[in-house]
Amino acid sequence: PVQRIDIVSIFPEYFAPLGLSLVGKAVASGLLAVDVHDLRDWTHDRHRTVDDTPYGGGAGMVMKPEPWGEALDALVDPEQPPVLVVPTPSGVPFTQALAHEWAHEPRLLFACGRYEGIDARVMDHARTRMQVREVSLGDYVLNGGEVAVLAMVEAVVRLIPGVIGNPESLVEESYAEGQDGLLEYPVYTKPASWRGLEVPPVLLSGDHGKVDAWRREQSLDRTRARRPDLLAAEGAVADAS
Ligand SMILES: COC(=O)COc1cccc(COC(=O)c2cn[nH]c2)c1
Repeated sequence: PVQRIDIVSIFPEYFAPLGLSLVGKAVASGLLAVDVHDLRDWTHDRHRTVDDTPYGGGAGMVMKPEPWGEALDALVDPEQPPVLVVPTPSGVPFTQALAHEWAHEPRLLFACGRYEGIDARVMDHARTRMQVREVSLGDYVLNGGEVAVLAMVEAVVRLIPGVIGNPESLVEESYAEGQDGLLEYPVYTKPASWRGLEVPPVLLSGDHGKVDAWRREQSLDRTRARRPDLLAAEGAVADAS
């Protein structure tokens, strides 16, 4: 499983929350090391410059290759190269399957882009010495990769055996859904009546068969309403309802 995570950013303070909760506990227990680095540590000019204007023109700025190249030189152990993960709107979709895959990697290095992006040659050069994964968290644009890296680190670290007292194996779980690639059903707890709203009686019936049937129906209804794309993939399930 993952033993070491490195993060490179011009806003390292963004990652203070990692010291809390889940990831914090895992680090404290020695399960893994998480080190955050300031990209500007690999600049040499008085202004610690990390960006410049884009070749070919256009608005915005591009992150210079030199600081990134030197940061990777310093952080990548050729004996045990990390998977380099770069959040970007133009990446492949980040999925629970990818989170599982990365949870098995001994080392991960997350690169936080800003501005219009990182000079493309940085990833081209990185590919000569490590696996590079440009991934998207969704079809929207953030100002930088930091928030995306926080999300991905949480998604990966929670899968590491022993981190949240989870079973000692990276059991393959279907991502964020209930059964068969459908969305989770609605959940309830005490009190049975709250502000005039009742818990669905079937859930108080003690009839587990009925409860399971009700939950499946709820998952199907929700998936049809919110994620018809998942049903396309689960055609068989839809027919079986
Ligand atoms: C090669 O990679 C790069 O150059 C990355 O550069 C950037 C530039 C701006 C913002 C980001 C952060 O990612 C997202 O906005 C994002 C990811 N998922 N959905 C939105 C990254």
